[in-house]
Amino acid sequence: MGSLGLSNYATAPRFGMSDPIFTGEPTEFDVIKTRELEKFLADAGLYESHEEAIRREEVLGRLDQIVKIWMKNNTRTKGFNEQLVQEANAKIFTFGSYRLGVHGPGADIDTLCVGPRHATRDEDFFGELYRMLAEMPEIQELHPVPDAYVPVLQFKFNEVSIDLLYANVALWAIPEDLDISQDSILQNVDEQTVRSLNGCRVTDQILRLVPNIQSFRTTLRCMRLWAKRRGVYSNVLGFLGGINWALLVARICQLYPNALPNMLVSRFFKVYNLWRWPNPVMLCPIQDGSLGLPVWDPRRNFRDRQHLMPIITPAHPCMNSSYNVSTSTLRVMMEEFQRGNEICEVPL
Ligand SMILES: Nc1ncnc2c1ncn2[C@@H]1O[C@H](COP(=O)(O)OP(=O)(O)OP(=O)(O)O)[C@@H](O)[C@H]1O
Ligand SMILES: [Mg+2]
Repeated sequence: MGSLGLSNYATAPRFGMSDPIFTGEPTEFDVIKTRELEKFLADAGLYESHEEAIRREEVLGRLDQIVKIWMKNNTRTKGFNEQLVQEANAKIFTFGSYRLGVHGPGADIDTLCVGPRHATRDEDFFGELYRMLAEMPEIQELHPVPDAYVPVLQFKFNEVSIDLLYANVALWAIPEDLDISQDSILQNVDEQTVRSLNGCRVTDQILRLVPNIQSFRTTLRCMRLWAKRRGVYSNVLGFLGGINWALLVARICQLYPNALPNMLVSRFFKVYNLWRWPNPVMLCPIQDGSLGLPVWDPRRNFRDRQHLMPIITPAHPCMNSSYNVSTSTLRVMMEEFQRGNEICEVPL
């Protein structure tokens, strides 16, 4: 008996903080309903054209070339030896809705440039790289925001909107296959770099922690459309933004690992209609880490105890992504979950 139990445990992967609620396989009905849902999302204009997708890839490729040229010139100008000039490199990563694969036509691309220790944010990124970009005819509407909580360069590249962050990591050279999901990348860097790396690290973790990426994407597209139509998609207004909806959907995917999007949408409403906030939604346990970075911890931090609807990011240092939620916006969202649940419970 014991060994049987153990082997079952070993073969059934567990996603997240608890056992799944339901592991049943989808029925023929689910397959048909999910196909209908996908058609509905496509008819709502949620998917970009093939041409637009290619244009985005070209823009990202060009941006990667530009930061590489910038870093070579930067390293040479600073008088580093020829070996360092040869190895000089910077690299573009993507995150946000584009990286998650749920962006719509015309959406912006959240990008991160990772550069070596000698290329500073203020002088090199907001100085030299900014000037390089400003001289390029294909770059329009270039706005540096160096004093933001997460400093960013915003611009349009051949009509594609880009948010470009900078991570100044403690390495002399950036290898092309750099893995920024290792916590060691956070060692000896400034706060802005920790924050700038966070978006990519969180996005990568979400994709790792969901049992089926395709089902996650379709369900998230549906919930984003629903939230926008119901007026509850906005971080600044105290509702939830892209990252929060992604985390909520990812948790439902973990609880129903084999379900198709038609079922995941109705379970989304069922689970969150019953959820007892401020119990946190988490995709994995919060690790303290060895770097001394503050993590979300309501037992220790008074401020964290005030959060009404904690939705915790899954990469170290774990934080609450929905600190903007207020009593009134929470009430509106709970009413919306209830409404969604009632609609989904109507027999078809
Ligand atoms: N409150 C937050 N807490 C933690 N990370 C955040 C927060 N806001 C934004 N981010 C990070 O920045 C990324 C981009 O944010 P953004 O608001 O552009 O969302 P998005 O998922 O790209 O959706 P959208 O399509 O609306 O742009 C998020 O995916 C997340 O990684
Ligand atoms: Mg975005």
